[in-house]
Amino acid sequence: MSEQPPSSDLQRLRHRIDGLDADIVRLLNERASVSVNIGLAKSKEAKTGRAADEHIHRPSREIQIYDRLETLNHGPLPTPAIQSIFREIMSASISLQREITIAFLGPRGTYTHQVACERFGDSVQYAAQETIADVFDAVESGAATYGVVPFENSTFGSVQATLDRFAKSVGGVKIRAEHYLGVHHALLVNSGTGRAQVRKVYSHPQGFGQCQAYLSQHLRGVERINVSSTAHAAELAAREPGAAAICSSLCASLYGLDILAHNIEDAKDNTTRFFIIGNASDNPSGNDRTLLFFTVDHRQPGALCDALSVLKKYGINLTKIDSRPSGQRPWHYYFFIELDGHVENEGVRLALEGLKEFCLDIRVLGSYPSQKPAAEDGF
Ligand SMILES: O=C(O)C(=O)C[C@]1(C(=O)O)C=C[C@@H](O)C=C1
Repeated sequence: MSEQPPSSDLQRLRHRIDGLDADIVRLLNERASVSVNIGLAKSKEAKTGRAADEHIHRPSREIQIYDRLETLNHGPLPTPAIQSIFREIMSASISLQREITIAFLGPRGTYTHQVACERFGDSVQYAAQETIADVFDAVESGAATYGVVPFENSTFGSVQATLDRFAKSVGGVKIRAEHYLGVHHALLVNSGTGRAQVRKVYSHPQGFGQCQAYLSQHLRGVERINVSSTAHAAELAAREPGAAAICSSLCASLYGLDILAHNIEDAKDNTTRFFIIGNASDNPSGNDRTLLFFTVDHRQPGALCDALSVLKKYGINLTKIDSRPSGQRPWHYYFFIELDGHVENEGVRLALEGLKEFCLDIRVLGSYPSQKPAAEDGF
């Protein structure tokens, strides 16, 4: 590099960029040192060694930071660009505080994997799991610090494996954050395979459920095989001539497949909501939701209605209700409800106390900052 003073405009501008880069690196390291001290302060505050792990990722604090960036930013960089740069800054910041591992429904290329990367960036460890239950197991056993699981889809509804595993979770897995992802499916095949040659299609039940119109129009009568994830579907299809997979288009390069059709989902605004799980929920952010499940005495007429009326009494808004067979005996159900507020909010706490009176069993699965997409206020 020449040490001579810059002569042309281009050289002068590059010289200026070099100076700014030096400032950015210095400031990034200054920020990283503060973050290391935050990590030390958290460990000091934590009662047990385990609790220190649980509080490294702070969704409520991250929301404050992202919101503040939006206010601070006056361009020309668009706010989403600034926010994704900060995603990586916070990822590196987290990994300086402690090495953390994120378990996700694998293999690589699932929508859950995309959410894990969007959420935690490049500086943390990832551990692909074969099933949703394995993600829970990894978090419960401490093999992973946090886990990412799909919860519900805007077209096909709740992910049953996630609800069922939540109900079985005795180890106290708690939801820390929610994350919405727009989901666009592709039909992937081995090179040279046309639609007429497709003999079987692999996907996750949610993948099939979200692409029913395409399947009945273009692949009527073709065998459908449910597998544990959409990326596993791609893995399997890649081994078999005449097989196809419904999965993310990202799987084409990951598993050496061709894309036969893009955007085959029934609804163009098809969206899946995911949960980040850990061993504890975060503190209230001021705009939170809580998920819980309970059972009532079905022999009692109006038992569910009585239970829900407690929430009305305390002015608690319900945002979702679902039920699953409890597995304890036939026709006995777990009711899952999601409501506005955090378990540490006084109103929610009192409402849950009241609700207990009408339930045989009740378990809070966690409170988390609401990230409902702004454009979808009507749902
Ligand atoms: O504020 C904290 O608790 C931090 O750990 C710092 C920090 C950051 O880099 O700003 C890092 C990770 C958290 O998820 C949120 C914020």
